[in-house]
Amino acid sequence: MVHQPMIAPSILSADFARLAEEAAAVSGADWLHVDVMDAHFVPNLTIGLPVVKSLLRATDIPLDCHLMIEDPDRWAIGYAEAGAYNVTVHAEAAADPVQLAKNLRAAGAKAGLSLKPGTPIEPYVDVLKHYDTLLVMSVEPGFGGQKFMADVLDKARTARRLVDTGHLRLVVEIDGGINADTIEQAAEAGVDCFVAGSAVYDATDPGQAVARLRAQAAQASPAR
Ligand SMILES: O=C(CO)[C@H](O)[C@H](O)COP(=O)(O)O
Ligand SMILES: [Fe+2]
Repeated sequence: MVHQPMIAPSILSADFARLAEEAAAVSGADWLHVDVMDAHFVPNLTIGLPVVKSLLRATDIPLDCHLMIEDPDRWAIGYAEAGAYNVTVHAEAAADPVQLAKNLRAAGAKAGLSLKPGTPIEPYVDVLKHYDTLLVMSVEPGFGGQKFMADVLDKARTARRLVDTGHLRLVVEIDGGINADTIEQAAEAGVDCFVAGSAVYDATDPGQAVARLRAQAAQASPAR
């Protein structure tokens, strides 16, 4: 069976003063990735719930909110209640990730768990049974435009195996440094969904960049 990869452009690399237009420029994308940073969990500050609420009114693309924040047990629920499609929290920041996933799902969102490059997957396998998405970070979270860390692909392969053998049921997503030079190795490792910020929004035609990345990933994805 031909696998249809998903592409999630990250608006971290978009023009924040023109977010509605920047979303429209990638109307063929599967998800729109929104990086929420609090200057505590990561050394950078971006946007929060008010901007996400505005974006929800401005686009029909499902929002994939990546919360790089402290105390997600308290703050993540607001994004789910607002209507974000997928709300991802960091395993390193969540106090009770199982309860948090239950709360996100009860509020109508998909629940995502993200692992920083140095965080192994093995201690989280049971926790991940409660999640719909695993976000494998392929850069240290905090900034766009960083170099892809190929070492994390072993983690993606492990996740793929756990899904293919029926131990987990989730979307394997990768975030950081994904571009025309790196997407194929991530696809070969079994990734389902590819976040791309600078590779999409630094392109002359962001919509075409999405289509090209998807075609490259489809070529390289193992049949499943
Ligand atoms: O979560 C992130 C950084 O913490 C971003 O989603 C990610 O870095 C996307 O940007 P790029 O594709 O340019 O690496
Ligand atoms: Fe992200």
